[in-house]
Amino acid sequence: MDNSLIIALDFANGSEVNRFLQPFAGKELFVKVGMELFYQEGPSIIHQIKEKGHHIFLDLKLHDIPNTVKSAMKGLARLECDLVNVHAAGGKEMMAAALEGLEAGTSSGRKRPACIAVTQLTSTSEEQMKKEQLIPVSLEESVMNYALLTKEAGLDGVVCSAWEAAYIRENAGATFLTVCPGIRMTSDQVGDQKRVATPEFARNSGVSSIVVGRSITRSVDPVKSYEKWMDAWKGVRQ
Ligand SMILES: O=C(O)c1cc(=O)[nH]c(=O)n1[C@@H]1O[C@H](COP(=O)(O)O)[C@@H](O)[C@H]1O
Repeated sequence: MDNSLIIALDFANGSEVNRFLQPFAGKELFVKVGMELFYQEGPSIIHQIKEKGHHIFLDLKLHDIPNTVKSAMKGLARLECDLVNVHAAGGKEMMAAALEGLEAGTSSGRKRPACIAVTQLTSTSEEQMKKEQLIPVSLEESVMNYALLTKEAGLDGVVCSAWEAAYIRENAGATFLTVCPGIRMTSDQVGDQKRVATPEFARNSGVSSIVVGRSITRSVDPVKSYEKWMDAWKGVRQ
């Protein structure tokens, strides 16, 4: 899972996904299924994508009382995705419960899906965090606080912006995953994202994996665009 470029399949339905994936036939991709797609298509979309041989990050950002999250994760584990997530704001007890659920739902002999926690969404600015969430510390400190809670709960890593990844790596260790959305080429539209960074910056910051959505999925030639993104992301790693 390390060093992956994860494509966010933010599509309205399975037909749009099939249309997008068709030209990638024969390639092994790492894709993300989020709430837009999963709420429409349900578990069958996961089976369909797995049949095509792709790895899946099931991004449902669970955030509820520990018992509910535990039971939900038990069910989600049966879908045999590679990666799932929760909101760190749900607390340490909830995160530990998520892990328990995943372990309980993973069939014997199989590896449980990796589980990461969203710290501060990449669409949140420091100003907004202070004003709306009433968190008086810097955004970086808030993200670090969530990252350490996530680690203490036993999870595998966090979702954060590339700007916080190096600090997290330093404090939580190199094996703790930093999965970073909000990645843009300098020529791309930023849209609703606030904490954006280029793939080169992400790579140089030691980010584990990047998540790229609209820059690839809404481009005129998604395969060409994906290859351009892979070059930018892998560049100096090879
Ligand atoms: O958990 C996520 O994947 C996520 C967390 C976060 O803080 N920010 C964020 O953008 N995401 C997801 O990452 C993807 C980013 O898509 P683009 O902005 O189109 O590249 C979307 O599917 C978001 O749901």
